[in-house]
Amino acid sequence: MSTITNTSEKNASAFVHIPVLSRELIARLKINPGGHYLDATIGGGGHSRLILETFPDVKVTGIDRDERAIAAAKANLAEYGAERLTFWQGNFADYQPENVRYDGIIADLGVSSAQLDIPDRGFSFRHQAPLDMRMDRTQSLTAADIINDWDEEKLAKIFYEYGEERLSRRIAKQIVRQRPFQTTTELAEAIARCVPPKYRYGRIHPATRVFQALRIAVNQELESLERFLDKAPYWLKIGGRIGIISFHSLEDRIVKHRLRDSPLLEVLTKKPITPQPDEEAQNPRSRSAKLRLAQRKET
Ligand SMILES: C[S@@+](CC[C@H](N)C(=O)[O-])C[C@H]1O[C@@H](n2cnc3c(N)ncnc32)[C@H](O)[C@@H]1O
Repeated sequence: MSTITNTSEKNASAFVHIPVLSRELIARLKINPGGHYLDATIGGGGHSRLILETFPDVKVTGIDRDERAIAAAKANLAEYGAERLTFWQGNFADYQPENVRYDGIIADLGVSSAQLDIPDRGFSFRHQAPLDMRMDRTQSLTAADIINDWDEEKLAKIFYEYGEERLSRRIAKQIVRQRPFQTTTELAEAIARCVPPKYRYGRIHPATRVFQALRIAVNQELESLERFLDKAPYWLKIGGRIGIISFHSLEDRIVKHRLRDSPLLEVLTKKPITPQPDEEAQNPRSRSAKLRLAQRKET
């Protein structure tokens, strides 16, 4: 995730980006100065900008499943022109490159701060909004469908597995008793009531884990990541590198295992790379970031 401050949705070029772990990512990708790179999660274009700016002959293809992110990246990176920068809108798990092998592939997983800050998206319990949470708004499943239609057991399962929420059963029971829910804030209040008062005002809001679980379920984030990592090594040139930044243990586990188990890859990071204290201080959202890299072998 990177910090992207959305000042106005109409003015995409006003997004401000602080890409996470960018020094480490760019250094460890060992960029080929004439190469072609795939940014599988272009977002507002923070990481891609650094690559395009630092290496004037490099080309980038940017993917995002969110049409607003693609619009923001197009506006923010317009100066690099279509010769150097192309886009593909969709789920990176469904991507299939045509007649190209990349010198490197990057992905910076999850949602951007811009998405969290767009009130109508419903990603955050801090804004009152419909329970939506779709990154790709052409998809039909929304968070409201899950909360209002799924049975108690299935809800408890995703809260536990995707949110690592210890009170998953109690919260699921309360939701089923109280539904239907229309908005993020109604749901967050119901969740907070399930939590013993002494935890209600802790460091993180009591709805944080359930909201993470819902977002992962709505966007099928873990399945998409698995499908992407199964295919991506085949899109690399020999010697090309792949770097993935993840933000929670479920994603990191998938990245670690998929990179390690791919017959085409040699892992370059035994332990994940994490942000330096100066980055953490400047950008608190970078704190949970982990970067893993691997290189395409000669096979
Ligand atoms: C953390 S942001 C990336 C920010 C970007 N690196 C930057 O510096 O501006 C993650 C982006 O990935 C997109 N995304 C997440 N999962 C995706 C998927 N399965 N396929 C395509 N895009 C995805 C989100 O819509 C979001 O815009």
